[in-house]
Amino acid sequence: MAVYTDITEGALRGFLEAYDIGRLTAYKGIAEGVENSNFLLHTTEGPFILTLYEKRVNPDDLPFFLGLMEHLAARGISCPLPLTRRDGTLLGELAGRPAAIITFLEGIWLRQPEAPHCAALGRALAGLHRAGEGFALKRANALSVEGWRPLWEKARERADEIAEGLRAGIDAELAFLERSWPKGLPSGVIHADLFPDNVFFIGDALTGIIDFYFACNDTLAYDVATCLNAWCFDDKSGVYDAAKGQAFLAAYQAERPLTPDEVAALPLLARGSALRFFLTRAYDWLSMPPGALVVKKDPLEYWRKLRFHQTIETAEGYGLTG
Ligand SMILES: Nc1ncnc2c1ncn2[C@@H]1O[C@H](COP(=O)(O)OP(=O)(O)OP(=O)(O)O)[C@@H](O)[C@H]1O
Ligand SMILES: N[C@@H](CCO)C(=O)O
Repeated sequence: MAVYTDITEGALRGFLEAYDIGRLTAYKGIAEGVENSNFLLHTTEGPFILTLYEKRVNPDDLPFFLGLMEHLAARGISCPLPLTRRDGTLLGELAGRPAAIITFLEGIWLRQPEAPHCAALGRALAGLHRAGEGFALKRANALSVEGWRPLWEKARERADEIAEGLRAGIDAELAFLERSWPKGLPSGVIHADLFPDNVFFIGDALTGIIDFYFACNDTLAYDVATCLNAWCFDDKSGVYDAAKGQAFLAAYQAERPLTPDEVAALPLLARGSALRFFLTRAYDWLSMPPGALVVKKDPLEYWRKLRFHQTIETAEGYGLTG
């Protein structure tokens, strides 16, 4: 679940006075998500999402995230729109946390996406990359290659508590990626956390993308690699699913063809992205107090994916041809 900060009805009603969204009729905490505290609000104007920004969000980054949603929505991307307060700002404070209200998107996220959903994702990701062009604010990716070692240092000593041999395995992988990380690939605004739980569908139609709180400026193909990891492995067997990968990559390329350099870099980017999610999961795994009301995500899932990518030499290994 993710309600780290609870709110009282009185404080919420006070907070809502800054908005023009009708009268509150009901609200409840949302169990899903691991980063921020989210509440579903019902007012006489309809449903809305209230987010209280927690530990991993730097308040200085909020204008980037909220401004990006406005920029993308204005360019036809179906994503939440932050609501403007009566004083013209997008951000307030509730229970001591920065807080914003965003529009509610219809749809559900898919526990087991299939190849047609991966194709819809590919189209949407390319559309997002295009729509991000021209967004004026900039934000570096704090969880790219320079950010991995500091994170690893916090988990390294105890890594073998997660699985024996991890410390040596990650030491070697991190050193390799630091030496070989590709530079100079096409860059722009990336989502950076486009997992199935951040993409809504109604039937087979993709209806929206949420959770822009890791978005940043980075290598566009890094987002492609993150989606290969998060969408194109079989949940049960843990094996790479080439049909899903092909569907995703072909649909992405139909909207935004990858350059030869991006194609060549894909195995490295996939290793790096797998390491990034391994590291945040390992850190959370080791630092979460016992009994915390959060479903921990398995770091080993991403270690297994990383080891798969270590065996891939060219993007043909993902089923990409031509
Ligand atoms: N705009 C929205 N419309 C409808 N539901 C939403 C919206 N934003 C968030 N939700 C609901 O809240 C849940 C958590 O939201 P979100 O993924 O933004 O949280 P998070 O804590 O930042 O999560 P994550 O762990 O994915 O980083 C979503 O799975 C969804 O159920
Ligand atoms: N999508 C992330 C969690 C949210 O940042 C993960 O699965 O590790």
